[in-house]
Amino acid sequence: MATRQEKDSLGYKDVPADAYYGIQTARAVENYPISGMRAHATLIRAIAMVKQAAAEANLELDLIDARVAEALILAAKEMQEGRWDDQFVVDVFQAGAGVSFHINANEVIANRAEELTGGKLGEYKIVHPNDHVNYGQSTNDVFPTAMRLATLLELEKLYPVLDGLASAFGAKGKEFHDILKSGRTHMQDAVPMRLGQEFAAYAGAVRRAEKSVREQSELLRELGLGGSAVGTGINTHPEYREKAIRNLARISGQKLVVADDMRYAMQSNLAMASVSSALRNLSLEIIRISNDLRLIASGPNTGLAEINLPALQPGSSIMPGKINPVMPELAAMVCFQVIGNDTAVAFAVQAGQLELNVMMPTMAYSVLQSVTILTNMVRVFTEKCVIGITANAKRNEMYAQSTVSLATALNPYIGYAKAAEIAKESVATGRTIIEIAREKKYLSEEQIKEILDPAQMTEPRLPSEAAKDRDKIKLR
Ligand SMILES: O=C(O)C[C@H](O)C(=O)O
Repeated sequence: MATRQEKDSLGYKDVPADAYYGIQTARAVENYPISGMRAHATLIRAIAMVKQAAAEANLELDLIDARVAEALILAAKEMQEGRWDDQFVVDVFQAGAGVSFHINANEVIANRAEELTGGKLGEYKIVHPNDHVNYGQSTNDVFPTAMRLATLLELEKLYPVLDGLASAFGAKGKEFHDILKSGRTHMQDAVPMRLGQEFAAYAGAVRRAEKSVREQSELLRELGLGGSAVGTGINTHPEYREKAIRNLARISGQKLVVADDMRYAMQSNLAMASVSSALRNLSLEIIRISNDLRLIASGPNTGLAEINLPALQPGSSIMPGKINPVMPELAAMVCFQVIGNDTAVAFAVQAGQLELNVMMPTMAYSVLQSVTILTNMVRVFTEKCVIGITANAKRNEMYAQSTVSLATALNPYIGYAKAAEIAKESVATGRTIIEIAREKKYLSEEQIKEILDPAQMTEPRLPSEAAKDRDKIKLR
């Protein structure tokens, strides 16, 4: 492999001749051969936006040469388009507050700008990674800014798919309105309800969890860009931070504000912990719902078999004709990963010391991965599973008619004790509640039909005349 030699404060080192990154990135590649995973594309896009915003602010303030600034801006724009993604070669697991990722960005922009201004890769005669690309900046302010912006940008992809999932559950709620089933609590027969009510509630849970992610992500908009080292703003123009963040808001299309306390913006990663925990809570809800789907779709012959999930692939390598609930299984596993990521984020967030939290690379990796895998999973889960769910009306009807808790509807008329006797007899004999209630003759046939109609039990109702005047009922 052809190489060029570069020099930094530690000495000389060979770098691949055609690399846009430089010597410090090459050192980091050797130091961190950990996972083989590279920076998230949205983090690259975000840091490129930060570099463009900074170069524009420094140009407006007449702090860097216009020719250099224009080349930096062009290189940063190319980076936002993904043109230099393959030059981000440092492992996601790296030490030191994201310095290596930051320097990787600085070196690529410097080399590309050097090329654009007529120089050669690795020369740094016209554009220098530290003196120009990093003018008035530090990893202390650039990395947290890029991480927060990347998270906001990536979340923009999650919201529409969550809306899609909630709408799909809402549509099933309407479609299944007329299907009566047995409710279950403690995994035992409970009173009848509508299958549509179950699905409408799933829609509500997804909507609330999404709202919470949106609310918790608001803290990400408060940025410390311009704080340079330690939040002091050393080596920056007094007007730089306002200009840089205004530029960044314009470039990214996000609402962003200058943090009113630069020290807070650097010490604390409450914003990352907040959004990560909201993603965990969303995951808890998706796991719960996907488990319910697996349960009520169990069967076809030996399970509950209330609903059918679309058949996506043969389920078994040995058992012919078996179809498995692959989408809910996938959904649960993705959510387990998000919960694990949140645990890593929690450890990283509490590990800040004094002026800085050096554990940011793991926060960025974990939160961005969580958002990406949730987005991709929710999309396929909705499209390939939820939208295609069908109901087994007869099976549900049978459960609605046979649940022992039908007896609950008798309470206001004959009292809990007598209703319990009927329920016990039904369990012991296998006969239905309605049959035994008829036999007991506490109520007229007309009353029994009305009171034990499962459809009447799914909403609150005004007490009937008979219920209001229990003396009219003959209790033996
Ligand atoms: O890279 C920098 O600008 C600063 C670094 O993160 C440090 O605080 O040592």
